[in-house]
Amino acid sequence: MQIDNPELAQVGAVRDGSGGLDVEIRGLVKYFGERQVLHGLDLSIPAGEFVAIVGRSGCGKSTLLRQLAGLDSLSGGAIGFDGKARETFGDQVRIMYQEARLLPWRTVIQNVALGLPGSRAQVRAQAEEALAQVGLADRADEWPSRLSGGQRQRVALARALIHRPRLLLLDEPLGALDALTRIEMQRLIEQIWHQHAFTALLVTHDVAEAVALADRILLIEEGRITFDEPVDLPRPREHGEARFAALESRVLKRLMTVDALNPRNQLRGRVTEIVIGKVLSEVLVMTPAGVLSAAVPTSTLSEFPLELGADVLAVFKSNQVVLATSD
Ligand SMILES: Nc1ncnc2c1ncn2[C@@H]1O[C@H](COP(=O)(O)OP(=O)(O)OP(=O)(O)O)[C@@H](O)[C@H]1O
Repeated sequence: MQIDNPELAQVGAVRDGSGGLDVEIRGLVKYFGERQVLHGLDLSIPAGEFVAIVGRSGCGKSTLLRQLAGLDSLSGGAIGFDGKARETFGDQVRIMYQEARLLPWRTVIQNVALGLPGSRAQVRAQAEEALAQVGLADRADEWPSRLSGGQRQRVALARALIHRPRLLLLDEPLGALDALTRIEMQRLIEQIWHQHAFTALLVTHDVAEAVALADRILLIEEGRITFDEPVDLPRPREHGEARFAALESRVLKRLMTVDALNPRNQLRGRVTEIVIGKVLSEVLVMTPAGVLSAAVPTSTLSEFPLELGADVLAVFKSNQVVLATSD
């Protein structure tokens, strides 16, 4: 790994991956009822590596993370950490989601300290330290509802860090943030990963985010890894840089190939209305199944303008579908 930033290089000099868990996955199979989601997935991640996983909606990314976190049973195959059974590592594996999942009736610091053993003073000191690491030391006694989306995610990160995870699983943690906050959070995650030297596994739909953060990018298609590419670029990485853009475009092309197209969780339609908001805009799409309302970051709309009447493909998260009767 090459580190150009002197601040990161300094920390990098003392990190040797010993803080991270070595992950070994062999022949992982997962069925939900009759439906097979993971098809004998094999993956080795050396301790301390930062791996990004991309793939079409519904290809099994979150399922893989849940298996690693021990939140779901395996239907077949094995997962080992440092050559031992996954179960022995408990709190050393933490997961962070797109939503911060904070308890609204507890203050920021109480959320961070949740479940931490020790005396009140010890726990408070540890939680304060974790909050300082994510730049929120001065918000400790506030309610989560007073924080912005980005700040809530910082709290969620502090809550994970306080347990000194050796494997941090990141399930699209920045997916709901605006573009600038997202880049700030990417830098924070990268910096903290350097300091703590944990192994990181990031699921993202944003290929640029994968290129910015990962040592290695994996593509999952239909429950298997079909693309595994090292990211050999100095850190911190600049989005506009030629090699960055070339890799981003290669991964995107791979992702867009017909083979990779997943017929599920997609609806073709036509844009009928665009309501521009400050951070999020609403795009209404007429599809054969009815009108679909999509919340799109306004920054994305300025980068990739959409016009009324444009033909689009609406792709949605497989585990966030809400069905309601038409009346
Ligand atoms: N608890 C569950 N019960 C039944 N099916 C499930 C369950 N969880 C996930 N699935 C199905 O497994 C498949 C993979 O889901 P998963 O959430 O892993 O996809 P993903 O790649 O993370 O998608 P997305 O990018 O939309 O989050 C989907 O078809 C989904 O509907």
